[in-house]
Amino acid sequence: MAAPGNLFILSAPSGAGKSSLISALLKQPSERAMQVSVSHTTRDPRPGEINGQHYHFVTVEKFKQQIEQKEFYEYAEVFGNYYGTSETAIDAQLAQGIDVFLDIDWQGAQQVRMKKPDVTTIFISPPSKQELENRLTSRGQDSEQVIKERMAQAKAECSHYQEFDYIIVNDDFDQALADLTTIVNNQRLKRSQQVQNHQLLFKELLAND
Ligand SMILES: Nc1ncnc2c1ncn2[C@@H]1O[C@H](COP(=O)(O)OP(=O)(O)OP(=O)(O)O)[C@@H](O)[C@H]1O
Ligand SMILES: Nc1nc2c(ncn2[C@@H]2O[C@H](COP(=O)(O)O)[C@@H](O)[C@H]2O)c(=O)[nH]1
Repeated sequence: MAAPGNLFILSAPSGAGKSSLISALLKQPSERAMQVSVSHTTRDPRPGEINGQHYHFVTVEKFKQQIEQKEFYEYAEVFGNYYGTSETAIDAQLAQGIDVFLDIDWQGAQQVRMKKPDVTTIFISPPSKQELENRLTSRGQDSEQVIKERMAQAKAECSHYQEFDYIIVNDDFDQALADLTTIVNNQRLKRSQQVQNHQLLFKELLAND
């Protein structure tokens, strides 16, 4: 039986480039299937965002019901809205051997670490505060007020960088993508994974002739 999928978390201040990096990674050829988790959120969709693809957009009432029914692997309040990861969706993907990527904040990362200590956690850092602000502005999807709030929150997110297994500074995008690919491949090459993926090989190598 093949090994279950690996779980990866990418956290960063808003605008550092998590979604861009995950989206580029998923377009690369890979020997294992990879999927990004689609979170539930109570925030309004941005122009061009599609329900079920970028997020599952739900009301606060529905989200609170889902919390009560323990549907979330983790959830948090970020920038005044709720965001959460569905437990059943993640479990099903991992059981199928799919590598799953969570684009979540530091609060969610802490909750997942408690439940799944073998999760690989990656902090994506912007190259500077100024560049972070430039990216939020040039993305063109948030008002000046929202960008101000996100810049104010960036320090809180960055203050948790030491809790992560890896740090990628997303300055040159291609280099950051190469770094992310290296981390994913490292995880796949761990002994525990390789032994499960190559059971027949090791049986043959150790068999008496
Ligand atoms: N290395 C880079 N150099 C220049 N621009 C970048 C780089 N990486 C990402 N960007 C741009 O920065 C903007 C923010 O990126 P992205 O939306 O991926 O950030 P995010 O961390 O996922 O944000 P959020 O947490 O708000 O979802 C986008 O316009 C993206 O194209
Ligand atoms: N704890 C969680 N955080 C999440 C989840 N989905 C997204 N996020 C984080 O929220 C902010 C803002 O996202 P945006 O799409 O409104 O720009 C960002 O830091 C995401 O990482 C989640 O399911 N749980």
